[in-house]
Amino acid sequence: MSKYSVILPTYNERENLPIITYLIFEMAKKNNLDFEIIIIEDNSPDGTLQVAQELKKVYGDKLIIHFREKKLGLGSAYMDGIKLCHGNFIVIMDADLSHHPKYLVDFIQKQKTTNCDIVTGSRYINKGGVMNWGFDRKLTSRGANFLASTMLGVKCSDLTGSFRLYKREVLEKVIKDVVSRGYAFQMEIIIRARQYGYTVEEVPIVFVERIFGESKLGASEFQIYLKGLWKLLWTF
Ligand SMILES: Nc1nc2c(ncn2[C@@H]2O[C@H](COP(=O)(O)OP(=O)(O)O[C@H]3O[C@H](CO)[C@@H](O)[C@H](O)[C@@H]3O)[C@@H](O)[C@H]2O)c(=O)[nH]1
Ligand SMILES: [Mg+2]
Repeated sequence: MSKYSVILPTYNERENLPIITYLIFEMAKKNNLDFEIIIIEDNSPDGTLQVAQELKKVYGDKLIIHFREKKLGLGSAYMDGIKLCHGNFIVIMDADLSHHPKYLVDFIQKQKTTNCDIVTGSRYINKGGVMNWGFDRKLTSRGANFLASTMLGVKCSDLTGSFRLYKREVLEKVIKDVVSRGYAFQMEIIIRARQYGYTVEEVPIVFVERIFGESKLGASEFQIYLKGLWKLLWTF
């Protein structure tokens, strides 16, 4: 039987963490799937670690907590998370409920029927979308995707999305080459996967902006993203 490991990076997700954890394990139970969760917690000032420790008392071995002394960025959280996964499939998703666990059933179905290496959730195909984003955030996301796909010449409708399912060995192989550490990580991983000839399938998702807490994608992260894109342009 397949085993699925979900990597959840957290920074100030005290309110969201119990809900996302519950939804993932409920979805797994309902569909008779074997899931574990790996939380990569970067010393959030809001006490996310204490919440994670309480959840550990409920879910035991199915929930792993990896604590890091400071905020080290999304890409590096995934890299550390992979080392702790026991599954033969790895899911990467946000902990703030923007990525609903119900879609994992579609991801798994798609992977099974196509035997693809990566399934990526897309906001920009039929039945996909975003909810509760202002004009500026929509523009940033569309702009980032447009820049990435035209400059790097990669066909993928949602290069900057981060809700994905990977075959474990594929992620392990590709991640070794990845140089981005922040938000550009998602884009780089798809580009490198395509270079290796790995297959990528898309599934529509509706991304719902978080209710609790704040996005960490500020102007400085966007600047880092643009620098990352620039660097990649000269790498490929
Ligand atoms: N451990 C750790 N977690 C982090 C860090 N930065 C962010 N996170 C966690 O990573 C997840 C996503 O962070 P958000 O701050 O909510 O990102 P976003 O603005 O909603 O951006 C989302 O959409 C983008 C595309 O539009 C994606 O590129 C991005 O990866 C993310 O999915 C959340 O679970 C958040 O707690 C960090 O430095 N360390
Ligand atoms: Mg978010």
